[in-house]
Amino acid sequence: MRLHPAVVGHTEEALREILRFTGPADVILSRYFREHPKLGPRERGAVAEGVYAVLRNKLSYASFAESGHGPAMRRLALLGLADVLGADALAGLAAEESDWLQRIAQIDRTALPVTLRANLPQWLFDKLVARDGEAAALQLAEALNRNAPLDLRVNVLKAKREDVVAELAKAPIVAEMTPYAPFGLRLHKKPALQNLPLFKDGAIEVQDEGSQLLAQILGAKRGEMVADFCAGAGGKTLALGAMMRNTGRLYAFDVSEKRLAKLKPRLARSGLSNVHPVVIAHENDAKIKRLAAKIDRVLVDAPCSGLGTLRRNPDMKWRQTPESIVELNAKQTSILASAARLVKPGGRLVYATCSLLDEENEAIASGFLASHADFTLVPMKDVLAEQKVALEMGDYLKLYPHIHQTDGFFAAVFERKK
Ligand SMILES: C[S@@+](CC[C@H](N)C(=O)[O-])C[C@H]1O[C@@H](n2cnc3c(N)ncnc32)[C@H](O)[C@@H]1O
Repeated sequence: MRLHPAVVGHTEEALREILRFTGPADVILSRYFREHPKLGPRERGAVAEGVYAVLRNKLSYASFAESGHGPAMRRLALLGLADVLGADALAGLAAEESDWLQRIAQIDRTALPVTLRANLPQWLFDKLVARDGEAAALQLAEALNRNAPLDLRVNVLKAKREDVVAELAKAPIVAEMTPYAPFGLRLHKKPALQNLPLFKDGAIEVQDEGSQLLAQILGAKRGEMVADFCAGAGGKTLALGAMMRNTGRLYAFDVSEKRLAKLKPRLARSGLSNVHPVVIAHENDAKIKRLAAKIDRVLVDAPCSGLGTLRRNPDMKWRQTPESIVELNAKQTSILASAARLVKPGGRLVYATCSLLDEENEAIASGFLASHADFTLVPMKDVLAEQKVALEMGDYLKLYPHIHQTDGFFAAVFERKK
């Protein structure tokens, strides 16, 4: 069925705002939809898909849009919509626009210059090529430009993974077990989950398999004192609380009251009562100092460039710059140093990011070790063996979409000497 002709115009208008990169694309798009309440769900879905296609493929589309007719932003909108929905679904096009789209469809995209195929900003692609070589960098870039599957985590307090698979099948939703995370499920389609009893009762949460693994490697146990230092809306907090079987004490710190507030309804669904959300002013807040050397396990899911999550947030690649990475590095070093003070002798500290860059990952981890003689690195292969996770790693956890089908993640585990 063809889409309403207004979809192209709305995609063009939304892009005009989003491509100014004054804020996150999802926030600007939600605002756009609030300002245009007459757009139906199908049209909204189409506009969103068109916008995200443009964000993913901005460089190659800009080169295609050098030909064509009408405003440049309309050409980008047409390219995005035609790619994800098919040119036949678009209504209200001028004859020359349809002809142009047909000509574009005949381009062999595998023959484009690598930078256009990668669709990454030059500084970022150059960094990845320098580290991984051109072929591997391109594979990574292409995987980052695809849609992510929908992963769920089963809340072990409420259900078993096999039972959830059977329950979802009745919906009918096909789910398979994730290969590495012990409580994960992967869906190939993206059904609405909010109204399923499984979701409302807290038996499932949406969480990428890689994110589940970051919580897993902290190894939190029953009865322990645990801190999630950068808890945000609590994706990992919820996984940690369930690993602790709702015992012990789990602090969820964050500087953002707004993000922590989003944890509340998720906590209510989850059935967890061992979580204590605490808003802090900064990483050296007095509330942190009071807990010095008292915590068994501390997770630092640090603020980062988010470049590992481009499958979901493709605008991040255009919003980050080499300068923003340097600023993040200072923050990451400072947060990790402060969080380390919480750790008991013999306790563990995990530094994690959803970044792909060495500067935010290995460099922060090795800088920490160099300045903290009382901590040692626990090789990731040992941690994964302890947790019975079937992944081959060296010293660090490094997950990639083209290899592990997860978002890009990094983690290092440290132990405080006794
Ligand atoms: C990667 S996000 C956390 C995502 C979250 N752990 C999850 O799994 O959903 C990083 C978080 O760090 C928080 N943050 C930024 N600066 C901080 C600081 N100085 N101390 C603690 N948290 C901070 C941000 O507000 C953000 O929520």
